[in-house]
Amino acid sequence: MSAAGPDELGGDLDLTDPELASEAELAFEGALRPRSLEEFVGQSRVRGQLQLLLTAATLQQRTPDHILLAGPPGLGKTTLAMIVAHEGGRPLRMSSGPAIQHAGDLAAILSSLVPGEVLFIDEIHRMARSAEEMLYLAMEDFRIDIMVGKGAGATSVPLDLAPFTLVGATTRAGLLPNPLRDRFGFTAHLEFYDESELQQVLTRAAVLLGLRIDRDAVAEIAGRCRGTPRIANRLLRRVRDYALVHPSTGAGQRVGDADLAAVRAALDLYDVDPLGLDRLDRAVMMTILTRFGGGPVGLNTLAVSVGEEAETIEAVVEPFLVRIGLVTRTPRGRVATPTAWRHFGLADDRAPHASALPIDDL
Ligand SMILES: Nc1ncnc2c1ncn2[C@@H]1O[C@H](COP(=O)(O)OP(=O)(O)OP(=O)(O)O)[C@@H](O)[C@H]1O
Repeated sequence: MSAAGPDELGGDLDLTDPELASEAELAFEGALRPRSLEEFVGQSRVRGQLQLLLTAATLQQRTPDHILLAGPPGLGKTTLAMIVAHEGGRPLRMSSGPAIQHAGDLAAILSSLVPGEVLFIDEIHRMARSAEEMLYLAMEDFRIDIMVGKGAGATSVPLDLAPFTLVGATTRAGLLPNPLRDRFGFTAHLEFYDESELQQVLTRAAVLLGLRIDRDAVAEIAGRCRGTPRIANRLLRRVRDYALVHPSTGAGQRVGDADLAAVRAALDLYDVDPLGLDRLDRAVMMTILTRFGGGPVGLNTLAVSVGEEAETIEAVVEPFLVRIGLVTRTPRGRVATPTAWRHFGLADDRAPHASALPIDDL
């Protein structure tokens, strides 16, 4: 029997993949989601900016400006969109870029919005180009032009929309065309959380889950969750499983209480390393270090080498590796830092030909 008990996320699931979310996890996330800006931990600058924008809109009795939330997965973009709606007492409509593949898909959503509604479009950079163009006018004038007929006889019929607030979320702000980016009144760049913020996220989640956990155990999880609340909560859940299946016998401890030993055992079992690196992170690092002698190596070459989409490497893997100082981006490609060589216990025996490798895009 598995030492950590049944895992409703699936056996081969990567616990540190910030993009993954099963049905069970979505329900779990829903239960832990902060409902107000006050409850939302960290990102103090963004919180302050949002608070001002929402309060000003309330005072002026108008819909808040459109908001773009940019940053890696799992940092709270969906949560903030829900808070924008909740704080203003406005209904929320949720959609995503991949679900809007034709202008007609977007027209159907926009034309059915009620006054003041918040429209959340996740992964907005993946929306169809024709829909993007429709959105320009909708965001600016609360109006769209519907094309009726085809060819030379086609005419455009204007349709007025109810005033709404668009909240767009993207992991790739750079992919948004300028005309779309410019129509957002405010762009929030969400940053990875520091360890003290993650400890607050975890402590709050533990209280909501009814889990008693030691302070040093919380700190250990905070150090291994890639600066990402979604991963913090997920690891906490695995720790809870572990503590239940392997109760600690320490003085004063009840079955299910989690201590540092339980955290270490659970995270080691799930192959989460001390820096929080997951399998893909490690594959990317080992490719740069061993196959390309530490780099530089271009994004596409790297993606092909590890068998992953370049977009995933760029949006999910790389920001964290750069943030913790394992990789630097140079004009010639990605380069492993001395810290990376040390972390993986390798000697920097960089081959003289390494810098002559073909560099693709950057
Ligand atoms: N600031 C925060 N404070 C407390 N919990 C948070 C915070 N941000 C995120 N979380 C938790 O992390 C989970 C994931 O957050 P959310 O779904 O908002 O991320 P996201 O950025 O929208 O991710 P994706 O881009 O993958 O959709 C939430 O369910 C919530 O429980």
